Amino acid sequence: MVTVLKLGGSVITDKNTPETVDTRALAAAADALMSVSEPLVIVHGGGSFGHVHAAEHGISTTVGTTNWDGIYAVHAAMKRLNTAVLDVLHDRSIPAVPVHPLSVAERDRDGTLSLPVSSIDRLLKEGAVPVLHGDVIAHEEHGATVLSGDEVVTHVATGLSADRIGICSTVPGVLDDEDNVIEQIYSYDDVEAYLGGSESTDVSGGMAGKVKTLLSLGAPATIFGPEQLQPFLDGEAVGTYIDGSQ
Ligand SMILES: Nc1ncnc2c1ncn2[C@@H]1O[C@H](COP(=O)(O)OP(=O)(O)OP(=O)(O)O)[C@@H](O)[C@H]1O
Ligand SMILES: C=C(C)CCOP(=O)(O)O
Repeated sequence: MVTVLKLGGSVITDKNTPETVDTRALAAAADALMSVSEPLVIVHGGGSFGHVHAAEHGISTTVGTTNWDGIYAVHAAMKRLNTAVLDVLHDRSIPAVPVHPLSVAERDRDGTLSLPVSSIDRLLKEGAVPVLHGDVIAHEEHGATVLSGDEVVTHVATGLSADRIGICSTVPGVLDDEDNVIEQIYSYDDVEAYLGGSESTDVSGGMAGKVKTLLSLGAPATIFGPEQLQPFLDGEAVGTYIDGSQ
């Protein structure tokens, strides 16, 4: 019973202040994770770390660069956030280990992602909690482009045949035009009118990018807010259920 969980950058950082961890929100999420005894992969987003540097250097999920100083600036920021997450997990004796996508993932000329999961699978079997993150990765003939945490979730979840996939963002789910949580999404067209980017600097498309990525997953996933993290981990149905495989 493998769970892949994304902690949104909008949850664990103050997305309006560059390179600022939301220590209270991160601690609350880590407290909830202490209850997990089954195999767990954590992925975190960029928040005020990766997105700010990626925007500064003009890098997005589709627009690449060969400015390796800029690429390193984005990756280094993501590693600083990753270390902050790992420290908080280790404070709670959660056996977290970092896995950096830049070291293993790539996109081909058409943008197709390859992200091998055998080392993640082995870490899980040995009892560790791999902690991946959105990153910059090599992209054939484009230098490097941004890999969103949502793409990491879909690829790792597919590769590991994960049983549960959760995306904890700052909102309680995907909202309609009256701010009600949409309970189920099966097609992008049905909800496109409600979807926007992020309110803060974000190079991976905010909620619109998230829904599009999750619909391509081929398995159900759930988007929910920080208050629903514990209920999600307890197996309850929360937030917005997204399934593009229907
Ligand atoms: N219909 C919608 N429902 C909910 N949120 C929406 C909607 N349209 C746009 N948004 C925005 O999308 C944001 C969530 O996307 P965002 O990419 O910021 O989340 P995240 O994955 O938690 O953060 P990060 O990308 O840094 O990891 C919300 O905070 C909100 O501002
Ligand atoms: C901006 C970078 C490097 C990571 C983006 O990941 P996301 O916050 O999950 O979209």
